[in-house]
Amino acid sequence: MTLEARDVWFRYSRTTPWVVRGASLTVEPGEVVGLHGPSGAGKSTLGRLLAGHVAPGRGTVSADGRPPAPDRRRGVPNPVQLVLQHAHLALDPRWKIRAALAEAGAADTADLVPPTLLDRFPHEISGGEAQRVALARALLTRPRYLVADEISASLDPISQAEVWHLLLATARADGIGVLAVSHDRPLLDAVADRVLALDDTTATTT
Ligand SMILES: Nc1ncnc2c1ncn2[C@@H]1O[C@H](COP(=O)(O)OP(=O)(O)OP(=O)(O)O)[C@@H](O)[C@H]1O
Repeated sequence: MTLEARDVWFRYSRTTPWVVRGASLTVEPGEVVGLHGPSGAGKSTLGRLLAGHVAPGRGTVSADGRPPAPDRRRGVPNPVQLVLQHAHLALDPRWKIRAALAEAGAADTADLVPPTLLDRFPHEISGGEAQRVALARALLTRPRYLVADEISASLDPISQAEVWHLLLATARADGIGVLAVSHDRPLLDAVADRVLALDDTTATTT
């Protein structure tokens, strides 16, 4: 049982350079792994690969032995959820928060989102609140793994702490493996069990 990238290579087109070059990493259930590296090194791309949003050119990605993908026929969501920096972009501006959460199959969201937010539209909530909603939507699908890509980079320190508290408490309670992607090394040292460096020149993780 693991989320695994094994010698993964990826480039956005045949004519452009490889942006992920031989990356290998694992995330165990309940483990929080930090992925650190400079801007443009390929961290977000590796996060997208691990969530199955793009396919490797070479190498393999698997979640508990299978490619990370939803099973649409059986209505099973992707076991690997991806949460990104700009939460407002992930929310449909026409849907109130209650509807956005209901779409994720949410019956009881009180632990994750304050009830006062439920009848508001996305433009009526703050960035920190929007990130809480985006995280809640991902967590309510009961993922095995969650890739958190710079999820608190746009937030003030208090909202940042709240978002990480929510994620870490739920991950620990439910045994969710988390890959925390960030250029903020002190943040990763604070939240992760271990931190991997995605080096700009070798772009190889171990
Ligand atoms: N959709 C895309 N099409 C083409 N190239 C892309 C695309 N997305 C990213 N890239 C390129 O791939 C490389 C890696 O980008 P990526 O976003 O994975 O890096 P990153 O380490 O997450 O950077 P940052 O910390 O700045 O977000 C960069 O050179 C980027 O320009």
